[in-house]
Amino acid sequence: MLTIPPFDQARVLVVGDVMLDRYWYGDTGRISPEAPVPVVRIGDEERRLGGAANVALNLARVGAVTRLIGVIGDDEPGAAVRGLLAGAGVEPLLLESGSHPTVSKLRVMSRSQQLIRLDFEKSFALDGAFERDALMQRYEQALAGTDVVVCSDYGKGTLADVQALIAAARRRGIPVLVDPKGRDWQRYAGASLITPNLTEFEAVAGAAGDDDDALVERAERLRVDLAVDGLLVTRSEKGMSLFSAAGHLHLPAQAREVFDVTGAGDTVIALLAAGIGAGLEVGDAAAIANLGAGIVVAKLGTATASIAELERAAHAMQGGAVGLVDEDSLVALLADARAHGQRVVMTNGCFDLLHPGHIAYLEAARALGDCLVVAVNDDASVRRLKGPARPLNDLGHRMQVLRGLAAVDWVVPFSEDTPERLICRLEPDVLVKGGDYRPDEVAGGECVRAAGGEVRILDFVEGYSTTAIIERMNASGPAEAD
Ligand SMILES: Nc1ncnc2c1ncn2[C@@H]1O[C@H](COP(=O)(O)OP(=O)(O)OP(=O)(O)O)[C@@H](O)[C@H]1O
Ligand SMILES: O=P(O)(O)OC[C@@H](O)[C@H]1O[C@@H](O)[C@@H](O)[C@@H](O)[C@@H]1O
Repeated sequence: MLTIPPFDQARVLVVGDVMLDRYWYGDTGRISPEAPVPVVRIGDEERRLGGAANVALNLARVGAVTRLIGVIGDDEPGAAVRGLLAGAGVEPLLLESGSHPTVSKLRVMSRSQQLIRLDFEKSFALDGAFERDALMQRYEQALAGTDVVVCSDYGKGTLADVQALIAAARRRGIPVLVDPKGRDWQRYAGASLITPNLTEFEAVAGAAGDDDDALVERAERLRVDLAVDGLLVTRSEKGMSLFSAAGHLHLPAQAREVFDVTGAGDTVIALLAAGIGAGLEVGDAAAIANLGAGIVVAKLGTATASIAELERAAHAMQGGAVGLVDEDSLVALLADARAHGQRVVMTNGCFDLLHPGHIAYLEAARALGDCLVVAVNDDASVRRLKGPARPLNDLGHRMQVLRGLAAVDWVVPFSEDTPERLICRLEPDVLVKGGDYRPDEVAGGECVRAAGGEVRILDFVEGYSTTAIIERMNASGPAEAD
């Protein structure tokens, strides 16, 4: 049974290539008259932490005590990195270089696609003995309060002395996880665990193709050559494989939908470190990292997985139904969603026989925010509202069907005639009802407005009704048995 531990026990030091990811978003309505290229009219701009800073962000998101050593320039992107780290709760132990700029990547996005990426960087060698010594000094001081070190190598120059960093931590008995770059992996010899993706692994160990035996054999040889305890090879849609002295373990991919795999490797090493720092066996930490990767690949750009998302994913992996929650769990899940800037939408109903009108309505509701809670009348409450012949489908059945819809995030039952008490407890940002209500008539609406939220009435799509379906079924007589 995989449970998500309290990661706040883990004190993780990330050292590596810090970056700023910038995104410019805009519509593309035409091709340039000057050259066959799309013209993007930029509307929004966004900045996110990238590279080693994204690893740190992923750690902080699950509550690990996180510090980050890296190099930024004395420039505006560097200041943006500092600001984002402060907001994320990462302690920055950054060196500021006068001689090279903060590594930054600008992605021009249109209709959720990257059109081009512009890199602002100079590969650098840490400037002479002074910067190298300063980094080492800062690192050695930080090791005192560290359970796990992560070396996030993007080959930009911060980890020029990675061998010395690994040795210093291992001398103190601190495990070191490395996300490697390039082909010279002797630099990482003596690390505890290396986490290449398959392409990086094959470039060093030789191609294994689809032959899993060849993969195992090459991984084992490399593990011994480098004197590392483990190798975790991430294999995109094939999940990941862990090789250690105890044997090998294959974890299939957990993604429900894949949108953008950028930064999934950062999430993997972050959750692996958080798990090991919290005292998990490496296999369990890898299983949680695999769940986290499945969560972030469904999001745009670099992203993080929260504890609540990991718990849901673990629950689903173990055969539990995703999205079906009790009230207390939902309160915690919504607090987490809000803490991360999500706008919570809620609606309610019986949803006895689902039809296209329901689907259009739920999709329109979901589009008003970032996540949708559907509160469902329990069976006794439906009988009181609609008579003893209803519901046709019991509560469990109705909730299962709803939770399978892409628009629906959480389904929760209620037993009263109206969901007022539940709505007042959950205080959604947007309360949605369908049909011919006035906003001031909607049960629970007052609580929502008093808490700063809004009540929205959506039109029903004409031509669909559960009652009409039941009448048609009755008119057509008893069904033949299959
Ligand atoms: N197409 C996919 N389908 C399902 N899961 C995926 C997919 N791509 C990635 N993942 C998940 O993300 C993990 C890491 O992905 P990948 O092997 O591509 O790492 P990576 O190349 O280091 O990522 P990046 O460099 O973009 O940070 C995989 O082990 C898997 O769990
Ligand atoms: O190594 P190169 O391509 O120069 O830079 C790294 C990028 O490809 C991206 O990598 C991802 O994993 C993330 O770390 C993301 O933040 C970063 O921008």
